[in-house]
Amino acid sequence: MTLSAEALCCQRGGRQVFESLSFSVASGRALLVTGRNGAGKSSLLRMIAGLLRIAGGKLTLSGGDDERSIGEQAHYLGHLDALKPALSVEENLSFWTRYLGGDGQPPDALAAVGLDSLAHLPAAYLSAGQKRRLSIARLVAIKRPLWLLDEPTSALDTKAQAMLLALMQAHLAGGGMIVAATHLPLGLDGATELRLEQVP
Ligand SMILES: Nc1ncnc2c1ncn2[C@@H]1O[C@H](COP(=O)(O)OP(=O)(O)OP(=O)(O)O)[C@@H](O)[C@H]1O
Repeated sequence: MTLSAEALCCQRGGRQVFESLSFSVASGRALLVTGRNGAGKSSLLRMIAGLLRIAGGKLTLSGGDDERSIGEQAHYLGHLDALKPALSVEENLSFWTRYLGGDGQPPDALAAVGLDSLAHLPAAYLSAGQKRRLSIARLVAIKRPLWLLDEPTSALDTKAQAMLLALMQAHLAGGGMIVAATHLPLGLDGATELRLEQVP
């Protein structure tokens, strides 16, 4: 499976953010998107996820499921944790699992992110790092080949960063792909860097 971008162009609020962007990511590989604040890293991830209109060029996912869009074959983990504060940790994960097409009963996902002991706590009471870990749990609960991760380590302590690294490595070892926007090294050996330069 390969994700390819050809001469991709991004506009926000009528302004050109980047243009002529081409890259490809194959199964088992990670692409780290770097660049200054405002260079368009989050915008690129949102385009791949199908949440932002492509202003020019094209994106293709070859070897995937032709019946589904790229976004439907991807997990998108944005800046915000997208949790319902009144629902418990377990209920939030069940909601996401059903929303993403699962049966609402993810077996080991909470344990994988170290939140099984907090399963019944309302998400409103979680710390910032715990909220991030709960968001990461949906990557484990539902299998999708492409992970789109926007600053995935934000708010994570050292132990949780190592947990995320192990999950990413397992995903790549299983033939998955990762596109991550980050200002910090994620520890993924062999990842390719794509540096976005701001259009002046
Ligand atoms: N809804 C919007 N309307 C207009 N401009 C926007 C909108 N969203 C983002 N932008 C602009 O698009 C540009 C790219 O933003 P984006 O969030 O993709 O950058 P980024 O590289 O992820 O930045 P950071 O490192 O700060 O997270 C910025 O100049 C931003 O101000």
